[in-house]
Amino acid sequence: MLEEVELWLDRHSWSASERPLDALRAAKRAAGASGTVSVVLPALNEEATVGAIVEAIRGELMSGETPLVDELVVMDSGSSDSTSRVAAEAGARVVHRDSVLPRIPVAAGKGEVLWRSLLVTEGEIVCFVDADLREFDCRFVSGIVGPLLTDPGLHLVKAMYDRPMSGGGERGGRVTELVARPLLNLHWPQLAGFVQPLGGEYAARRTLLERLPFPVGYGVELGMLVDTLELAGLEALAQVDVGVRHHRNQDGQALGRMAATIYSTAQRRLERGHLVRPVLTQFDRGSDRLFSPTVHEVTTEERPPMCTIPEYTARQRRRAA
Ligand SMILES: O=c1ccn([C@@H]2O[C@H](COP(=O)(O)OP(=O)(O)O)[C@@H](O)[C@H]2O)c(=O)[nH]1
Ligand SMILES: O=C(O)[C@@H](COP(=O)(O)O)O[C@H]1O[C@H](CO)[C@@H](O)[C@H](O)[C@H]1O
Repeated sequence: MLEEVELWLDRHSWSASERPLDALRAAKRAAGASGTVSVVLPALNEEATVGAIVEAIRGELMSGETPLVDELVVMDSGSSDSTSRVAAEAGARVVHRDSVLPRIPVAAGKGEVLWRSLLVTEGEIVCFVDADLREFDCRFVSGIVGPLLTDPGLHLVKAMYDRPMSGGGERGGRVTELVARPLLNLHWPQLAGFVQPLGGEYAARRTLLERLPFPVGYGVELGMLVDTLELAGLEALAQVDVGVRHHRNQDGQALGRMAATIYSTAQRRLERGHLVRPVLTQFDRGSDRLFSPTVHEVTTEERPPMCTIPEYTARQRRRAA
């Protein structure tokens, strides 16, 4: 491990318990306008879990004398279930991806809704939380928002946690262990200290996020880490231990498609534009018991930094006026 990373682990890797909520509320009061916080939940068919997460955040972090969270938005990513209704009934503001920046046709994917969320949120700190979490604990939010309230030099903070698989057995984070961690260690060893580089819970300053490209699919986490390293340096990054994360585990073939997208996101950054062929062929046994191929497009589309979008810069000028 690079000595730089060893030092980073000493100084930029903490436990959430090291910053109690009262201290964070005091820091938020002191931060004023620069400490406004928006929480965004990207949600595709998460009716089973989104309501509890929204209720927990509203109950614990959006009430009292100094709420840590100012705004809670669920970005509906094209759900076919009752995600929007459940989230709204729990008290979230729900925004459908189609309603944001309609002049740019919507692409499918998690990164797409995270990118569009920047245009419909106000916080100077934006905190992303997956909507498929079970046994959600508000430390997932306060733990990663906290350092951004107390450490001006930080720009992106990721949660780290244990990730037991539902049903026991192997540990979760399969694409992390098989694809992302090897890629980062080989090509971006400064990022080797991240325990959960693909984790879906992270908070960042808007002034950073608006300058980053967003891979529209599952490459968004890896792309954001690599691009932030290049744009702001390792000292702008940190991670906080928030305990244990339980979430829905997708099947192996879904993770194969995720891995292909993440690999193509890395490839693009390794060679800026020279992509491998973004197609993935997988195999299942057909009714004839013979293996049959299914070809999947590997999403490589990326959105430009939001600060290059006229609607966004116009809105920012209006907010500043
Ligand atoms: O096209 C998509 C795919 C995923 N998600 C959301 O992004 C989060 C993480 O996705 P997922 O759980 O599928 O990834 P995993 O955690 O299994 O890697 C969840 O809240 C999903 O609902 C989304 O908003 N749009
Ligand atoms: O970390 C991983 O390997 C994947 C899959 O996790 P599991 O093997 O289902 O626990 O989950 C993450 O990866 C996605 C791509 O970056 C993120 O969008 C998810 O939020 C995150 O859960």
